Amino acid sequence: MGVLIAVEGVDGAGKHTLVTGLVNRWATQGYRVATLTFPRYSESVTADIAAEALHGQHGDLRSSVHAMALLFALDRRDADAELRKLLSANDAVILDRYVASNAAYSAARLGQDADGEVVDWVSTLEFERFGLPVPDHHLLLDIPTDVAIGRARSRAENDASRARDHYERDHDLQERTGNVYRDLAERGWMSPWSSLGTEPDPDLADRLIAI
Ligand SMILES: Nc1ncnc2c1ncn2[C@@H]1O[C@H](COP(=O)(O)OP(=O)(O)OP(=O)(O)O)[C@@H](O)[C@H]1O
Ligand SMILES: Cc1cn([C@H]2C[C@H](O)[C@@H](COP(=O)(O)O)O2)c(=O)[nH]c1=O
Repeated sequence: MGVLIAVEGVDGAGKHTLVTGLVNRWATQGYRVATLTFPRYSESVTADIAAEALHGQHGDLRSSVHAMALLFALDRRDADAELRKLLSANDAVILDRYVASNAAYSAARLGQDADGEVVDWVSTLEFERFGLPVPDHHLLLDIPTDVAIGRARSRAENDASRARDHYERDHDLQERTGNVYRDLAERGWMSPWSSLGTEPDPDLADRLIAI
């Protein structure tokens, strides 16, 4: 059974870049590594509905924090069989966002902290009701909000398919989400957490291997 690692952080923190670096590094070393990215746009009806809401449509839906969280959670429930298959066939599965994203963004949107009602609601729904696997480790990319927002903005300028959604444009939301993530990590919510990186670091994946 492979190790399950969830990479977390605000929009533009560098999760995808880190996941890609880790996969390449570990694959070169002979490990079998797989990844899954959430939400699974274009593979999941619920993720696509959430994306529509995030990019401007369905404002009424977006305004319901619990409805949005449920869409993301259903996407993961539908991916459960695939995730378990990947875990049994690989040494490691690296997740680019997972349940902690739902907990952190939902809490931030409601102005709650890691002790708030919605964190408990999300974890009960996803881990207890849906029975999703709990990560063995969380890696939190904890970088200053301004840096993350700047990265997401330049990415959108250079790649039209990565236009910023409503969450990415909301500086306060990103700031609050970063705080909830830190809070979750400090409280050891669900598993051990490692906090990584405050500066731009193209060699982060290499550094991580050395830790
Ligand atoms: N360590 C780094 N130093 C400098 N730039 C970086 C670093 N990591 C990522 N970037 C750049 O920042 C941008 C966002 O990175 P990436 O797409 O990996 O973030 P993300 O956390 O997956 O974002 P999102 O959650 O919004 O999908 C990209 O253009 C990427 O090239
Ligand atoms: C998986 C997941 C995501 N979110 C939020 C976080 C992001 O702002 C958007 C979309 O994610 P992307 O990485 O920009 O594609 O949705 C969430 O609130 N709950 C989740 O479970």
